[in-house]
Amino acid sequence: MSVKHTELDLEAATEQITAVYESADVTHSGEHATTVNQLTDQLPALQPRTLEAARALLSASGSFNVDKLAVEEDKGLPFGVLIAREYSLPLAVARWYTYEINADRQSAVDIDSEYFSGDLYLNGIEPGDAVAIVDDTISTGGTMIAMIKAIEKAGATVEEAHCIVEKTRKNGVDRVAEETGIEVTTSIAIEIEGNNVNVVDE
Ligand SMILES: O=P(O)(O)OC[C@H]1O[C@H](OP(=O)(O)OP(=O)(O)O)[C@H](O)[C@@H]1O
Ligand SMILES: Nc1ncnc2[nH]cnc12
Repeated sequence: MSVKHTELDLEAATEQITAVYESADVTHSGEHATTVNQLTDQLPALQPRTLEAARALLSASGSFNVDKLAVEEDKGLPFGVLIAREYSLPLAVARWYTYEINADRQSAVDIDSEYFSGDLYLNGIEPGDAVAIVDDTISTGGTMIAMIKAIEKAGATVEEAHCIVEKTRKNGVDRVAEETGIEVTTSIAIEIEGNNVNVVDE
């Protein structure tokens, strides 16, 4: 039985994360525009109130009435730790590198995300587990699709998936729904215009 405790109200949490994005720097590389900010890059340092706002938004997004929580390293990890602690869930972390042992080879799935194509390794998921996924951002949806594939490959099921921020123009939420049937929730929607980040209504 999971117990929710939200210390920050959701409006204040939304305002906090909105302020982070509205003052974020944007860096352009090829076709990619990346928002550099304290929430996803610890630049400037991630403030406790921002961490608490992120936790509150993720926590309110689902029931987390599951056996296990899954995140990807490294940007999903700070928030995964908070949600795992809040709901007393074991935490499985997907990594971009292999330990070259059998378990790792079996846990590999293809990933094709905004910034990376290759393999993703998710260990620690057992057959029959009911799993929730949390992450900081959804863009193309490639990371979320790889996470879902890895969990299903392990014989487990994805019950819920939540991201704090959605880069709406990349249509990741729709792509994940089409390819996996999983509806990813998001709390903040952003669009990048030149060197500005606009927080838009969902
Ligand atoms: O929807 P997508 O196109 O997959 O993009 C979203 C992913 O991109 C970021 O991770 P990043 O690739 O920067 O990896 P990191 O967390 O290891 O830094 C973010 O943390 C998401 O996991
Ligand atoms: N922090 C970030 N900013 C912009 N696009 C992203 N895609 C994935 N992470 C991102």
